[in-house]
Amino acid sequence: MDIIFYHPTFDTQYWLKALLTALPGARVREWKRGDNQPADYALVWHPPVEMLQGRDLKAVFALGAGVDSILSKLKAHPDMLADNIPLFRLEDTGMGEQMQEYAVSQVLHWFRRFDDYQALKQQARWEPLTDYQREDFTIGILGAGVLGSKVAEALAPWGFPLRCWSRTRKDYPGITSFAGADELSPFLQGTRVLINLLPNTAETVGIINRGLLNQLADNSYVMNLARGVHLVEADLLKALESGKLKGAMLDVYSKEPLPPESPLWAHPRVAMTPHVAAVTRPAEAVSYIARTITHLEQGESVTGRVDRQRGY
Ligand SMILES: NC(=O)C1=CN([C@@H]2O[C@H](COP(=O)(O)OP(=O)(O)OC[C@H]3O[C@@H](n4cnc5c(N)ncnc54)[C@H](O)[C@@H]3O)[C@@H](O)[C@H]2O)C=CC1
Ligand SMILES: O=C(O)C(=O)CO
Repeated sequence: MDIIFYHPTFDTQYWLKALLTALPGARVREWKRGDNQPADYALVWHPPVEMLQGRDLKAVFALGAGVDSILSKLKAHPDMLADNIPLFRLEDTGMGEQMQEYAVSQVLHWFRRFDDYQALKQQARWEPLTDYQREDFTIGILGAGVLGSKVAEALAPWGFPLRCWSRTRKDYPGITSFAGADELSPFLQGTRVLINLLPNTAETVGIINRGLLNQLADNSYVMNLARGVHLVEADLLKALESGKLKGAMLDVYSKEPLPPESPLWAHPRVAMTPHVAAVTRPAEAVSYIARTITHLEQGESVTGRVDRQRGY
């Protein structure tokens, strides 16, 4: 079995070695321009079109959870990957735990008013504030898939009212499930902390806009952990100014790296991280990919296949 690997920034040598260890007998190589030799599987992130074009592969593995960039490249170059070649993405592989850490720590930061205390500290003001009540702190998670459900699971023991919104209804203990476009408004009404973990598709791009933000409770918070294109940044800034929103925690941006002139940098109530909410953990990813390849080779069922029509 031949495996080709391409990632613009990862430590390729580590991956090649780890894949060889996990799949003894496989031949694994870094793909370089001009390499047209046959391969069975391709492991990629932001691959050049020529790497995949015309290849008769058994499967392609995206080295991340979101496949929006590869699907948009496929739209521009439909011959890059034949329709019958399955595309897989990473399911969790340690990202769930990272999203849990991120979301829980930020929710508690807001709930315990550390944002307010930080602002008071900068003015040298000693001023105990009124506690927030859990019942006024409903958390709504947009997207209840692999990562959204993990985040919900980690928040559940803290006792906040929890709800999620997804395409189809979920049955997660202690979490109110809203499904489909018709239930987006009821989901938003009363939500105090909105956490976005949707995939980037034609249906979700720009979803966090003025109309959506206006339906949240007053003094709400937004955490965008999915993709920058979900959020209309100008509408977020306006909602912060109007008082509709109290704060935002952003990991992803309309343009990455975020340009220095973006007003988000200087905004006192916008906290930011540079697209690090959950990164690919090599050892866990290799073991998921090796397991999936082994199952595929044995004709067994696997999970993680992207539905290219649906867009995620
Ligand atoms: N900031 C970061 O570091 C990272 C961001 N991500 C982002 O997180 C996203 C989510 O990842 P997973 O949970 O693994 O995806 P998933 O595919 O398991 O879950 C997606 C969820 O969104 C829902 N959904 C999709 N379209 C919808 C629509 N039109 N209306 C209502 N619900 C809809 C689905 O029903 C599902 O519940 C990824 O696509 C990626 O963009 C992923 C990893 C790291
Ligand atoms: O895996 C993904 O989709 C990411 O965004 C990694 O940071």
